[in-house]
Parts: sequence; C-alpha cells; structure tokens
Amino acid sequence: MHNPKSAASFLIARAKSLQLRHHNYRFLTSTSRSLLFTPFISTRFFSGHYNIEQFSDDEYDCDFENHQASSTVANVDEWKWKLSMLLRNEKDQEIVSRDKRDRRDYEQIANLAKRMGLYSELFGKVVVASKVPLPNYRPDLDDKRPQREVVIPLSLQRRVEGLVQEYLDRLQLNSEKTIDSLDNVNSKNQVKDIDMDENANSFVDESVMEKVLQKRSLRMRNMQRSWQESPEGKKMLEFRKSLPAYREKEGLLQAIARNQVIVISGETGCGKTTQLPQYILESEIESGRGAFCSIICTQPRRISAMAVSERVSAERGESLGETVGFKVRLEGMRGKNTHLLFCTSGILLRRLLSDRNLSGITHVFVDEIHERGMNEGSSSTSS
Ligand SMILES: Nc1ncnc2c1ncn2[C@@H]1O[C@H](COP(=O)(O)OP(=O)(O)OP(=O)(O)O)[C@@H](O)[C@H]1O
Repeated sequence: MHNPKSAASFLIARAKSLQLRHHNYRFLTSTSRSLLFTPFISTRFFSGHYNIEQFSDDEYDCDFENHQASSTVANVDEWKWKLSMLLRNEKDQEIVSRDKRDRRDYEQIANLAKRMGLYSELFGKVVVASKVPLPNYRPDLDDKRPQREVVIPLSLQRRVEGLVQEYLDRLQLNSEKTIDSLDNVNSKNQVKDIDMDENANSFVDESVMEKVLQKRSLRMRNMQRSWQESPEGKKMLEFRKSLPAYREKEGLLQAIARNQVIVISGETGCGKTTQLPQYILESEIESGRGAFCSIICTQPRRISAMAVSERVSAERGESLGETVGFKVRLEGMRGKNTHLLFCTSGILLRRLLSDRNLSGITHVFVDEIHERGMNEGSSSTSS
C-alpha cells in the first residue's frame, strides 16, 4: 500500500518529530541550567553596563540551546551582531524590526537583549530592542492606528510659547520677591533700616523687571527670526521688500535715531502705514530691545486702525493682539506683549490729557497728518 513518495514524506515527518523531541529533551534538561544562570543574568541586566566583550560566544551558544523548534540560529546570530552594533553606536537608541522571522524568534532575541543589558519589546508585529526601558505601547509602531500629522500654525505655536514663557517669567519674579521679603523679615535692623529697605526693594524690583524684559526681548528676537526664516515669512518679506518704502528703510531708521521729530511723505501705497512703524519695531527687536520699545501709530478712523493692525500682525506671522494690537473707542485688541499699537488719534489725545509725557512710549507716528483733523493737529503739537 505504501508508495515510495508517501513513505518518503512519512519519513520526513518522522524525522521532524524526532527532531522536535530531541529539542524538547534538551530544553527540559537545560531548564535547570537556566535557573542556574538567573543570578548571572540579573547582575548583567541591572549593572547597566553595555560591555559586549564580557559575553563570550559560548554564552550565546549555550543560550541557543534553549530555543524553540522554530528558531533559526543564523537569525539570532544576526541579532547578536545587530545588538552589539547598537551597543557600540552612541547615536542610536534602538533597533526596530518588522521582519516576520524576528517576531517568530522574539523570545530568543529578548533573551539575548536582556543578557546584553538591553531592553526589548514586541509591539504587535514589530520587534524593538532598546538601550532604555520601553513602554507597553508605542503609537508610532501601531500599524492599525492611522498616523496623522498635526500641523500647528506657526502663529499658534508662538502664542503658546509666549504664554508659557510669560508664566515662567512671572513665577521667577514672584519667587525672587518672596526671597527678598523673607530676607526683610529676617533682618535684625528691620525697623531702623525701613527706608533703606524700601529703596532696596524698588531697586530689586527694577533690576528684576529689567532682567525679565531682557529675557522677553531675546525671546522676541528668536520668534522674529524664526518667522523670517520660515517659508511663509520669506514670502511675506519678499512682498514687503518690493514696496518703495523698503529702499528708504536704513535712511529712515537713521533719521529717527538722530532726530526727535521727522516728517515723512510718500506716494499712496508705498508702505508708510504698514511698513514704517514695523521697521522700527523690527530693528528694536533685532537689537535685543524689543520688550523695551512701545510704538503708537494713530489713524484718523477706527476702521483703518483695526485693518492696519491686522495687516501688520499678518506680515509678522502673528495673531492680532500679540506684538501688534489696536485700540479704538470701546474696542481693542492688545496684550502685555503688544509693542506696536494702532489707535485712533482720539485715543492718543485722551492719553495725552492724563499723561503729557506719554511715559513708557518710545515712538509716536501720527499718520495721515495731511487730513489734519482736530485731533491730529492737537496730538502733533502736544507730542
Ligand atoms: N490688508 C492688506 N492686504 C494685502 N495687502 C495690503 C493690505 N494693506 C496694505 N497692503 C499692501 O501694502 C502696501 C502698503 O500699504 P500702506 O497702507 O502701508 O501704504 P501707505 O503708503 O500708507 O498708503 P496710503 O498713503 O494710502 O496710506 C499697499 O500697496 C498694499 O499693496
């Protein structure tokens, strides 16, 4: 009844079962040995050393005896080499493999990694060996989970950065104040030196404020540069450079630096309103004084104050109310970090009534002065 073919196939199957039994036998016998190895493995594992020279081939060979029937010695050998390279390589932190046979051999790879002081994990179909402990789940290796790239607008990113930094600055300011007040409480001559303490306090406050402003200025510079270097920023800069005002930029900045009052005239649409105040703001930020400057630019109408501030914010890659804001009667958008404010001339006039010196303001632009409304006339004579 036996044909030679089926006999041959039977023989092969038999040989396989023999082989299996052989492995099982060796596996069973080596179980007790693996117990003996346990302390050795632990010390290697927890010692944190990645000294591959400490592992002789014998040790690996010995471990290979524990493999299941499906293991491929060549594959594990390859992993031995890969893990050694990982240990040698200072830059790489992990090896990621999606190879099917690696999954099949995972237990051996994990064993090998552990003995070499490495960590390993099987994430679905992916084998990872790493120098650092691995989490239970890795979203980046989850093939079932759709990978979506979330692009945060640069303006939003900057706003978040700005808010976080402002919060940190305030924390620092508060902690320094607390230390200062504690020092005062501990002082033995508290009553006697009360006036001196007050002076010291205001001095400390000023110097702390100075530090905060310096920090903020650096941050403003970094943000400005990152916008100017971004593709959108470069595109915007190209447009701005095409305006006639750009050719006069350096001359204008010099004239402003040398004179207290200057009159600028230019054709319609050359960039007087949107560019000139911005040149000053940019140059102050670039020279690290951004947080110390405060520019006001008046507009004859509410609508133009709002529209221009929005345009200038967009040219700077920001949301309205960040570095650039506006203020008109009953409405406004400006924040603590607003350093260029577009407002109606009426708003400036009202401010002049209560503060003739415009304290804190570094530059005033009175735009559309040729319209010479009542407000423009009054504010230009006052400032
Ligand atoms: N909201 C906007 N959107 C797109 N481009 C704008 C916007 N506002 C201004 N521009 C562009 O910027 C250029 C400069 O405008 P800006 O208002 O600064 O000129 P101006 O010299 O003040 O003009 P005017 O004398 O009429 O006030 C304009 O030519 C226009 O091309």
